[in-house]
Amino acid sequence: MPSSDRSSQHPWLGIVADDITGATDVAAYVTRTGSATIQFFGVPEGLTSVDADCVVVALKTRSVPADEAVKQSLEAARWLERLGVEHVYFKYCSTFDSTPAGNIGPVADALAAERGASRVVIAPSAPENGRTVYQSRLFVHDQLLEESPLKDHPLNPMHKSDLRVLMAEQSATPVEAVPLAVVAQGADAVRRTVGAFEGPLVHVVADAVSDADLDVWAGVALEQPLSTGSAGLAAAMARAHSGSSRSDLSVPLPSGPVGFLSGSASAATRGQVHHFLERHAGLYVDAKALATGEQRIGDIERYLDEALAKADPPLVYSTTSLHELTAIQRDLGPATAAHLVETAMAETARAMVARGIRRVVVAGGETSGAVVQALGPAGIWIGPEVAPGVPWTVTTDDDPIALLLKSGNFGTEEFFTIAEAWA
Ligand SMILES: Nc1ncnc2c1ncn2[C@@H]1O[C@H](COP(=O)(O)OP(=O)(O)O)[C@@H](O)[C@H]1O
Ligand SMILES: O=C(O)[C@@H](O)C(=O)COP(=O)(O)O
Repeated sequence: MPSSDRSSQHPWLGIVADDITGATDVAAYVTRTGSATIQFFGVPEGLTSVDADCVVVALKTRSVPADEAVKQSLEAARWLERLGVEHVYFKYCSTFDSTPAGNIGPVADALAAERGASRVVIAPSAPENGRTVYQSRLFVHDQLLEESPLKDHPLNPMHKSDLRVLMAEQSATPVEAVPLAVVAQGADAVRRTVGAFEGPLVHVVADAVSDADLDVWAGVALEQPLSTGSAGLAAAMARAHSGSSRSDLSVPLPSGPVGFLSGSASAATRGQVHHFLERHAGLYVDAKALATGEQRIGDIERYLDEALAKADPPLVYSTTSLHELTAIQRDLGPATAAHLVETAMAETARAMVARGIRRVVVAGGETSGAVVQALGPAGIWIGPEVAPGVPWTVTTDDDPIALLLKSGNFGTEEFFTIAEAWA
């Protein structure tokens, strides 16, 4: 574990992430570059030093009111500053999940003021996951953001793709752009273009369609005390910064049975659950039955006992067709339905751990939030990736548990099967 290789260094990179699976995504990308990375859920009160190269604070601020997102993000940034980080990175979704009210613009502005930044790079590009920015337009694979499945997102449907327009809706700060043709000429050309922008504070939209483009941006971004984007630019900055001085970055996973929880409503997860159910028996969490008391945690516990007795990996899931989900949400209301399911998932996670499960796989950002809250780890070390942006993590507690927190959209159909077979 990285913690065994102690040195007196303090972390150079501090990341404020606006959701939990987004945080493990960026943490994975940075870890890949050879940087020891630790992630906390919220600000760990009382902790005054951390032995890692990069510290990630995972918040749940993507869809809360903008003033609350600003408050929590500032608290996280100030704590990271007290740890001595040189650079603060604001991580948001590579599909720019936000609304005209925020929260990307307001948080970027507040952090810029806190850090004394004058040019704030806006870089959602994550080429490995098919997110690229060209002529300031964000693409998801071969589709403009506004034509991609994100146009139907339940919380923040994305109906525009031009990042200058999206930022201008959320922030009064002037916004400028650096086109790919300039990026292709290298960091000095980008520096000259950015240097010509006028005003004390400017948001700078970064065209980038490859990791090489992000490497150009990293050189420029690191000259400021703050930058923003998805996992792509953070990884490029970590590549640009000198590597870890730690000799051992391995994060061994505790052994023991693996348990699966899926509360994700994303298309990718539907395929993964289906693939798993062709091989093993799962238990469907039925929000309507939870509401009437026809399904209780006792039923889930019985299923867990039966599966473990047969040495079969348990899967407790609410993932269902869009048609069924819409019907449930119509009957119960989306918030009540989600609360019932998330409570059941949290209780199931506790029941799994109480039964000796030491590897817990969770699909869905909100679901991961509920599970992490229930298990209450102090922090997690970032280990090997099962899919791009989805790393195994190990809690920093005395009796460690491995958590695999998967963003709904990430991973191939075999994701659960690969995780199950992980050595
Ligand atoms: N069958 C279901 N009935 C009601 N709510 C559900 C159901 N399945 C998922 N949900 C809710 O939908 C939300 C899914 O969000 P999340 O966990 O972030 O995954 P994703 O973003 O991949 O869909 C959660 O709040 C979850 O509790
Ligand atoms: O940047 C990304 O795409 C991800 O890290 C991310 O933030 C995904 O969000 P969820 O789909 O809500 O997990």
